Amino acid sequence: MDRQQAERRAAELRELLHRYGYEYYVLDRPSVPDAEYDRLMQELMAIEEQYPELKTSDSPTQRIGGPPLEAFRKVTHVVPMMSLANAFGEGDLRDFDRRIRQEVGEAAYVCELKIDGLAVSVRYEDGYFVQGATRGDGTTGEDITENLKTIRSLPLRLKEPVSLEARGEAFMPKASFLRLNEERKARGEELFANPRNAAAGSLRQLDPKVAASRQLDLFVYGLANAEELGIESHSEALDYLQALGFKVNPERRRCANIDEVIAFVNEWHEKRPQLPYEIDGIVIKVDSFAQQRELGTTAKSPRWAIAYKFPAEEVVTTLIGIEVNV
Ligand SMILES: NC(=O)c1cc2c(=O)c3cc(F)ccc3oc2nc1N
Repeated sequence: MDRQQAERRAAELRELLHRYGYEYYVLDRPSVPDAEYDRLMQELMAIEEQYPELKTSDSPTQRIGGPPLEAFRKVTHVVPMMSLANAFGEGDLRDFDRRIRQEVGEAAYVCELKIDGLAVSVRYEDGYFVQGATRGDGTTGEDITENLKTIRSLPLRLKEPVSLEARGEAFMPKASFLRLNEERKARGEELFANPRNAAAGSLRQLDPKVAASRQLDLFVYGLANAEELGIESHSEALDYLQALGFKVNPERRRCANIDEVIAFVNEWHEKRPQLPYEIDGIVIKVDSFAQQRELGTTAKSPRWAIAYKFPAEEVVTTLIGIEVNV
């Protein structure tokens, strides 16, 4: 194959692999068998091997992970990554709602499952993924771009050529966590205590091939520059992120009042064990960005959101014959 044919075929393969990867990892509805995906990936890797200049920044071959880094660079968050204030009971939620209504009047909320993983920020320029970072201290995080590229549900290129910064939670599904601990137990290695630690440990590896082997996933839950894009509410922002190709948690619900919020909290406290990933509560956000602006933030938390934490149950989980009290 000459260079021109290689260039054309590489572009074709990228399109196919982007589409198949999106169907499989974001929609959870693959249209081709894994073997077909792997065959196309091998073909693209061979072309990039022969013509390295054909490797683009959004090439799906980066899902496999590049060479290990010496260290993580630091990243400054232009929009700080704050942390959520907590609520531990229905009373706290009603207090939150009362304060909101006193300050901005009637307010609709968006409820989301609180994914128990690692908060990350992902930045795109003209639709291409350019940088990803951990929360760090909220202002300065670690550049984990190469590791995040290995998360199959993170789009390397958006469906629109937009520049944005999205926030999300990287996590390890329960099944991946159990399999990883089985492998580590078989190798006599120390086990991870829970999926959150396993996800954080995987993303803090300097060798992206380790992250690539850990089957991590990512739900995106916010836009840092939503108002610049003319979006007026959080629910619109989530729909927009989904339309761009991000994986947004489907279990979100817009609630007209705090009673509906409390119903959502109780519903998911019951249904939590059925989820294929761990959650440690529910995040409640005022939906209107205008009201969010009015409410503002404290030094470390937004005043327009709160995290309801499920009570830590005394659960005895038998992990492959090991009694673990969490
Ligand atoms: N773990 C989560 O599933 C989750 C976490 C956060 C945050 O940490 C968070 C922090 C802020 F300062 C503002 C909004 C947020 O929204 C969030 N939404 C979520 N769904």
